[in-house]
Amino acid sequence: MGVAWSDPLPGWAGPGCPPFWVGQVTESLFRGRRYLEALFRVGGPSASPSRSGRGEPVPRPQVPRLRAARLQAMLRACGASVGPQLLRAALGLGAWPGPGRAASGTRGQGWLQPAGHDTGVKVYNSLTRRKDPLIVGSADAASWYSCGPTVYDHAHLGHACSYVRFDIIRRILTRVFGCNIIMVMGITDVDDKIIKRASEMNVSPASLANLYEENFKQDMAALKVLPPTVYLRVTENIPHIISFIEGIIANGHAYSTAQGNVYFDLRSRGDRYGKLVGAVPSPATEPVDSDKRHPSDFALWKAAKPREVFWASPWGNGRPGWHIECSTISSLVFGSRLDIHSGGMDLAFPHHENEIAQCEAFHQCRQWGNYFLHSGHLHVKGKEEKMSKSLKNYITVKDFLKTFSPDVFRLFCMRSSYRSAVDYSDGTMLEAKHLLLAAAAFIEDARAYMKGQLVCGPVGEGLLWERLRHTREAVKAALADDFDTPAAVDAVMDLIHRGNGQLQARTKEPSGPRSPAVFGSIVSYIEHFFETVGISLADRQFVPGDGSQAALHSVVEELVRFRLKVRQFALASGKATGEAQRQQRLDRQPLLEACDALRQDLTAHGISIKDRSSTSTWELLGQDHRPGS
Ligand SMILES: Nc1ncnc2c1ncn2[C@@H]1O[C@H](COP(=O)(O)OP(=O)(O)OP(=O)(O)O)[C@@H](O)[C@H]1O
Ligand SMILES: [Zn+2]
Repeated sequence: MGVAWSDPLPGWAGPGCPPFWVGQVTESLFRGRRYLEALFRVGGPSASPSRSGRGEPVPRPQVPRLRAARLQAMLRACGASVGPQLLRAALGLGAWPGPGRAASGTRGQGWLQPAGHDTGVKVYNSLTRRKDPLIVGSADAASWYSCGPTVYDHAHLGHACSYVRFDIIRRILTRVFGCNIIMVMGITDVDDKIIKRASEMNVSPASLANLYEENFKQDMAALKVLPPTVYLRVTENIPHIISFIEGIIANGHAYSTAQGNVYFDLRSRGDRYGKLVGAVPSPATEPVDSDKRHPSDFALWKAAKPREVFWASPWGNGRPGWHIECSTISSLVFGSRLDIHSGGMDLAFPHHENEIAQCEAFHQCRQWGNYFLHSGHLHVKGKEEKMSKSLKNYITVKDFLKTFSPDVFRLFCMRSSYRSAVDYSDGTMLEAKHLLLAAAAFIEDARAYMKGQLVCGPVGEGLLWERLRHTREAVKAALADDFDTPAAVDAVMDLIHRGNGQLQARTKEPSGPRSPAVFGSIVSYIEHFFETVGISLADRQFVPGDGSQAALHSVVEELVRFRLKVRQFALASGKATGEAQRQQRLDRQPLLEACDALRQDLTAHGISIKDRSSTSTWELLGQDHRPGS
């Protein structure tokens, strides 16, 4: 459809090619690389003659042989540097023989440690099943492809869990380890489930997909998940998908059939298939009239069925298979090198395994994605199955957020490794909420101490400084160890515990040294830690907004001051002694009760009053910290 295989794809446009949106998200280095790769692909290793769906032979691409000097000049113009491997390859000299390059698809073996910027993080790589140093192409532009949702219904907490966990990792990589990440997410807006649901609801698949895509984006925003750098919809990339399939056919790894289907030829990959999981798609469910050459081959293009949405293609009307969309979209932006690929663990096989096979067949490269990260599933407590739309055992994000805050969900996610399965229950969510409350309460007390409102005995200042230093190191080490967020949270909670231990209120004013600086440092570190992972403790602080909020603030201030006077009057013994004093207390008891009742009543409105030794302080509670939430 309009994109000839012998031309570089528009997405790989180089200097002089028509501008394309992709140029907005990648840098000149990538453009240079891609241009070179497009040229190399055209002149790459020979493709066996293949036949299109209509039986015409697919012409072998003509090979423009580039001279080394011309090639280098072109790359310099693109701002890229030429590696010997790339140069040899482009000149048709073949790859350098190097270590670990055995042509085996046996899982984990032959993984090539990429060159580039070492992030300082060790990450569990599903390709090797071990923790590898995370080395990205460039600290300024680490490439990350995330499989997006199939938009046919509301997002549930299982989806939320996967995307929030990866959002936390993305923030850690960016803010703790200084990596600028380009994240691309594909949106599956055409597939069997969408078509089925649209026909049940009597709407077009496109409107159904639009509706739930919007819903998904809103839910992610409500969960504070940062949007990817760019979303790409499958239906907006059909010409690219067709070109990509044509490339795989031309390289001898796919075939079209008389029925208008295109399949990936699994056997053509030999033992190079199966790098990730090491399994082969099960042929068990194959219908008898299948037009596949081999039962394990999987679809790249599906011929249109009656009354189904379709696009024209060289093989007739049809639509793309599922796996090809991610390979195409990722390659469209990042070319033949992808630093990080993520998704839930259910996607490892066959989806990611097939993505790898397609990309390596298309790019004719030894290794396309360098690190595959898989998140564990969210289960409903006590149930074997993952939370799933199809199993109807789900809680939607919207329903969840009626009861708990996004911060509570984030802390819940952080309390287990992103790779492990995790149980959802109200109990686990309440635990997360209480931890958050404990952190917020400590910050409030530490601030009160700094302001002189909370009066304490002498503080073990040296001990606290030492604890803070230790916590900083422990947190950084935990995050560098495959994003060990549970260990990081434990370290921070331990610091809070020790800080609280030093903030023991005294009723009598002690005269002694005060240590506001160490508490200031601890408060700012803890706030910074939570902010880094997208959790805000600041909504417990009053943030002046428009005039009406400021007025309300003053009213509460007056009210609390008035209550303090009444309370001090009720508690004061004055000159009375003995029986007179007892009677005075009895007489003033209703005033104390009224003060307590007011404090109690105001919590319902999100206002928390704390009576200190000689004063009272107040603050606004965040939405999620209010009674009943
Ligand atoms: N229960 C779950 N726990 C963790 N991640 C999940 C869960 N369910 C889906 N995901 C992840 O959410 C992302 C989007 O999934 P997708 O839209 O394909 O939904 P799905 O797997 O079809 O969901 P469902 O099974 O509910 O129909 C994928 O990365 C998937 O692995
Ligand atoms: Zn995918």
